[in-house]
Amino acid sequence: MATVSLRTPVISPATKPDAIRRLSSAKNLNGSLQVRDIINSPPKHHVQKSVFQLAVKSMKMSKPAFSPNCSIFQTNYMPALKFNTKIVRSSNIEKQEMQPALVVGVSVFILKDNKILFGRRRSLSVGANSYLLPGGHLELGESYEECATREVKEETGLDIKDIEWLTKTNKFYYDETHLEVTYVRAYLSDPDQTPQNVEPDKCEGWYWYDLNNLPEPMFGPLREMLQGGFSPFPNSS
Ligand SMILES: Nc1nc2c([nH]c(=O)n2[C@H]2C[C@H](O)[C@@H](COP(=O)(O)OP(=O)(O)OP(=O)(O)O)O2)c(=O)[nH]1
Repeated sequence: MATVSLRTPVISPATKPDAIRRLSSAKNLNGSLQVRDIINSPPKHHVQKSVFQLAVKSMKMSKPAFSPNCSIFQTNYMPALKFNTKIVRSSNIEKQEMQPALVVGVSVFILKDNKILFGRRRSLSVGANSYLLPGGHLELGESYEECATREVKEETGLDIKDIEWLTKTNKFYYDETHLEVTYVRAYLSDPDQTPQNVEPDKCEGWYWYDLNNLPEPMFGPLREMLQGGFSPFPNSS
């Protein structure tokens, strides 16, 4: 088993013990890694992410290159690009300068009868403790439809069909994150399929909600849209 330290711009003393514990027991790392410490990097040009997701994803990508001799694992993470990660040796710690980047998200209104699927995020994630749609970040070379299909499957186990573009938001956040989110709608390929909570570390569970009885607290940008009169249902205007 290898022991590593993680370098990340987003760790706080309060969340560190929990992040180390979660990371060390992450099932998709198959017990191959023991996390010794998580170290702060300057919060410059980074994208706010849950430390847990950030580190697990980066490690998954870098695993083939992983060597037990590495004692510092540096992750400078840009979800839109996903290649700006590298392992450095403790004796020769290089610093990788981040460039500001446009981050592209895809969120999916899965519609069933007059209901929409929402899940409540656990803490440590974007939108912590609020209700969000299934979704995630566009990977390099992926279409919006491919991203929607992949993220929904990864998070809920559901297969979707008839994906249609609905709208897009474009926001620049105080931490210099430029986030563009594309919202699509889709339907279940098999109407009898039920959502599974595939990522229980990240989400409390997935449930259907009526448009007239939406769950609270809703993720801010989503609430703004829905309270502003936006409807994901066809022929609703
Ligand atoms: N999942 C989701 N993300 C949303 C919604 N509205 C919205 O602006 N976003 C933003 C927040 C994030 O910057 C981005 C998607 O992030 P995410 O937190 O779901 O990403 P993820 O970890 O599941 O996916 P990934 O990094 O594995 O690609 O889109 C929404 O309703 N659902």
